[in-house]
Amino acid sequence: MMSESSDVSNAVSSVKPATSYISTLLTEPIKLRVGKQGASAIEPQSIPQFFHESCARHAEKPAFVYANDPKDPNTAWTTISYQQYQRNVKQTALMLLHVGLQPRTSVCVLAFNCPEWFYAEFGALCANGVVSGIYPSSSPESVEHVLATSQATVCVVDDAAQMAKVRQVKDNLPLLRAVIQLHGPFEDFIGTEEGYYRWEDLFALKFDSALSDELARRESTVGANECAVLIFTSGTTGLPKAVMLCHDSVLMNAKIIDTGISDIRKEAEVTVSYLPLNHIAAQIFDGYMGLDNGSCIYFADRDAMKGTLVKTFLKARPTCLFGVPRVFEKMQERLKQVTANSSTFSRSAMEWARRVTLAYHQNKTGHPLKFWLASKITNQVKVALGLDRCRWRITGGAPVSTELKEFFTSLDMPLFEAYGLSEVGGAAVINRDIGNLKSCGKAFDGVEIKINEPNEDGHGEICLRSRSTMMGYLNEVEKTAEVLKEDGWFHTGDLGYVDEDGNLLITGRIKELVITAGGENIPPVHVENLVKAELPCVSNALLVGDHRKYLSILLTLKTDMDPHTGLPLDTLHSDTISWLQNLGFKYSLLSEVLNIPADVSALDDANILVQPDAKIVAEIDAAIKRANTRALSNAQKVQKFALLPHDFSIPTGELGPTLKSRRKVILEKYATVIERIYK
Ligand SMILES: Nc1ncnc2c1ncn2[C@@H]1O[C@H](COP(=O)(O)OP(=O)(O)OP(=O)(O)O)[C@@H](O)[C@H]1O
Repeated sequence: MMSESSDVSNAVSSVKPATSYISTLLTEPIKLRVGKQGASAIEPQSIPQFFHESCARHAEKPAFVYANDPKDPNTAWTTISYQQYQRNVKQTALMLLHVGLQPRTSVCVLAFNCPEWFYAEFGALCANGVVSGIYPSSSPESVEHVLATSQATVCVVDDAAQMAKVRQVKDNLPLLRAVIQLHGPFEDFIGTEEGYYRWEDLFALKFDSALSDELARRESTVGANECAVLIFTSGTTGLPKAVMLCHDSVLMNAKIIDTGISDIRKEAEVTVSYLPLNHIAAQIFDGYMGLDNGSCIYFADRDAMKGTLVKTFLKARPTCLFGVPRVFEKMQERLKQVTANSSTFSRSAMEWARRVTLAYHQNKTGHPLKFWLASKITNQVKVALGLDRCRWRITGGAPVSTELKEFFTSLDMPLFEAYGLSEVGGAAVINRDIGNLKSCGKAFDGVEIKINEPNEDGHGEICLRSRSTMMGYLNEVEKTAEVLKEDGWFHTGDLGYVDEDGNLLITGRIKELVITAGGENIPPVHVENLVKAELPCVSNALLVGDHRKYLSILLTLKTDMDPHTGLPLDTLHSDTISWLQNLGFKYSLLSEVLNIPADVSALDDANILVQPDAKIVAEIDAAIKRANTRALSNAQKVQKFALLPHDFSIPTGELGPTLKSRRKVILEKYATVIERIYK
């Protein structure tokens, strides 16, 4: 619990005088909620101070390992020490000043994870700038929205494709002085036309002492209570808003997690950076916890989220890992597929090992010898995934099913579930009790939980308060006031309750609740998971029923994915093929199953009429009926379903960049399909 807060303005040199705990301006510092004991009593620091201290502490240790050609992991790999990291950040800070970075404006980074992402981030922060990531999958319009909102004076882009997006909108952005491209090939205008640069050209420049003095002067003016990082929400529930996190809140979050996961080993952890770095979880886990602990970060290649991640795991053999649930779900799908294709003996051995391991972890009563024998089998899975050294795995950022946690526990790779949001600076709650798969655990030291207006069962809106809560939404006074007050309680929009042991359980999201015509509030994820559990051929399920008399569900069948474009393919996934084989069908293409033209994902013909065989329809109906027997109430029973013409994906718009379903987008896109259901 947090002790009484106090205003520490002026108490420490890097904390600037402030009058409020809330701000929506890049130029306005806030009061810090410094407590008197525990984590919230840690002395405030600016990120540059923390960065230099961390690099000095771990100077000789490896900070980064990366493939020399980011597009080809088969090229040679380079290792960078913390000392070199610090030197590279200084050079980048000078580069940013040279090309025109203005104080209290942003450097936006539109790139896949790479060392330069961090050089740009910490360089910008040392030069008294603000940093903001842009999802590489963004359209030119979204790129413009982020550059304009964040008041960017510099933008760092990955390659020619990202450069083209910025060039298309640059004339609308009078503040934007420089666009720097990291990787070739380069168009002719780069390096010749004003404001366009190659990273390597700038990085090779020698700057004079006057610029170094300017950098030192800028750095001395950085306030720990001023905005450092802007996180744009992914827009699952509306237009992206820019969450403002001050230096102190970012560092606090990394430190409370470090303390909460007590067995992090200093200078001995290895991890893989692959989740988009403009997401708060990747920022905290790769960037800030990495620095705090002197960890070694391997960079995954740009196709990581499309299936190449395991290759990087096999190279890095990470000792710790953070993944959104979808990442673990993909691993689970692959493992189930390998097991299904193995001999009867191997399958039985694996099933036995998983049963023994799960019982051992859950009841803590299993037989140690049996567990040891089982570990010989589960270890083969870990080795195949490159996770044999991995001591802890955290998942969060989206709802996690109990089944997923149980699956990984049974393979002796328990997942710690974390809960948090961009607005609270990262994670607020974690569950380290692997015997309890239902909750997402207890608040980190320094974080308070309150359930607002609880009903008779104690269920209500989850509110959080801590020193790492955001300053506000940039330039959005009203939207900030809707969720955050001077008393510090942030209204998350999530629903849940705290059980008698102090564990938080999340039951849904207010904005995502399906409210039927009868007025029942249905948390969709729970219902969707029940249906998915009955249908191994289903990749995604989305509940429909707002203002309707009954619930229905949209389903996509599992198909393969194009590893280069991320588009769903027409070829069926082996789970779907086996499921269909059990029904007597020998299909290998989705278009055959649905009786539609091939390649609808490319045509993106969302409303095409699908006509699967009556036997398939009957089988899905039966599965939904089975799922309904486990529904929490009659109102939560699904009556009808529709198969969609292709799986959800990032490029076709149904998934956000962290693979979370964009409900509003999906409901709009498939409006005709939904109307057909309720006709
Ligand atoms: N362990 C968890 N269980 C259930 N839901 C979770 C968990 N962790 C995070 N979430 C969900 O993710 C949300 C926060 O996600 P994040 O801050 O990444 O927002 P976003 O997806 O970028 O933006 P948007 O608000 O547009 O969805 C939470 O409000 C909650 O609904």
